[in-house]
Amino acid sequence: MSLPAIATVIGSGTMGPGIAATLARAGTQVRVYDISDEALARAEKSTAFAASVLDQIGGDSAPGGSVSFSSDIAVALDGTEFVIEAVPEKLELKKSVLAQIEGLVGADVIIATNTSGIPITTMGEALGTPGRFIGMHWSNPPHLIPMIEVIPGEATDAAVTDRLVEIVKAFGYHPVIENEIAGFVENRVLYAILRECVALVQEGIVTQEALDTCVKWGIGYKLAVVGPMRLLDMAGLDIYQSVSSYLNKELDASTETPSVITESIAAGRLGFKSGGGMYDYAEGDVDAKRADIVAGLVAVRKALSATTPV
Ligand SMILES: NC(=O)c1ccc[n+]([C@@H]2O[C@H](COP(=O)([O-])OP(=O)(O)OC[C@H]3O[C@@H](n4cnc5c(N)ncnc54)[C@H](O)[C@@H]3O)[C@@H](O)[C@H]2O)c1
Ligand SMILES: Cc1ncc(CO)c(C(=O)O)c1O
Repeated sequence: MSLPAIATVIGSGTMGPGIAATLARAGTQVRVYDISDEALARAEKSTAFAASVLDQIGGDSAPGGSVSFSSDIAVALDGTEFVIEAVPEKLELKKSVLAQIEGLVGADVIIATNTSGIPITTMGEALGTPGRFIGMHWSNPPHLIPMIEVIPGEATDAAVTDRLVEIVKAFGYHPVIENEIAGFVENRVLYAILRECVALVQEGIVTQEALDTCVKWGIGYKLAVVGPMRLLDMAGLDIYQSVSSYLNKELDASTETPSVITESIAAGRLGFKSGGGMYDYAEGDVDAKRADIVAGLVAVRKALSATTPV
């Protein structure tokens, strides 16, 4: 199983730095490109931080890995073997960036996108050679969540899917191959959970603190160890039939974003990035909460690595 010697990450916002640090630790020379010099400067710091978190997880650090930053896309793509596009989730922007990448790389270079759910086949229409194009959906934070959704589009060559699976395994992550569907699998499951959680809080059935306690220490903790399909076996399929027969029709089925979210956004409350969202944060609270989350993810990942993969 071999990794590309040189890989390029296009877009160095929330996701790019952790992706770069993960590949570099496995031995790849990673080039990071962004149109924004400010984003590149921030990315240098967050890539170093992600690398320090990877040190806490432990495990092998392969020789030869490195991360360099460039505001010149031709420099970032020169000699590359593998490209990951991680620019904002806007179809037209992604299409134009993909076409730009295609014009600067060799014919055998795989181009992957970290889109959260835009159909791969639609994005691939921007390329003259869509057979080399594939979805590679990392989960945030990408240096900590060791699972990647691999989504071939209708035009993706089978050999490209095979190679991406090989690459993901080579840096020690779990690849999940999926057929193309809106939102892909991870976000379909996550957004089903989030829709019900937000509805329960908005309707005043439970406080948000109590909801977070319920999910973190109840199903969150359990699902980290036992996947939903095996949980059905653990509970008994007959129990699922009995409960789902009266409960499924009661679950939230709204198709619009709930007002508690849209009203918060209108008030400038976006979450950690704006210093307040569902919760309020005083000075220093966001950094403390982020550190707490990283410590928890490092500890849980270490614990889970001693269990069976499925
Ligand atoms: N944030 C998440 O939790 C998350 C998780 C999984 C997947 N994703 C997906 O990953 C992608 C990137 O998300 P993000 O959260 O890192 O976005 P972001 O907005 O934090 O960062 C995007 C970066 O792309 C840069 N950029 C914009 N136009 C560019 C161009 N033409 N060329 C090069 N760089 C350009 C921006 O300057 C910015 O630094 C999106 O498709 C998103 O849906 C995000
Ligand atoms: C709420 C939410 N939405 C999208 C994504 C990524 O596609 C994530 C994530 O954590 O990766 C998320 O939490």
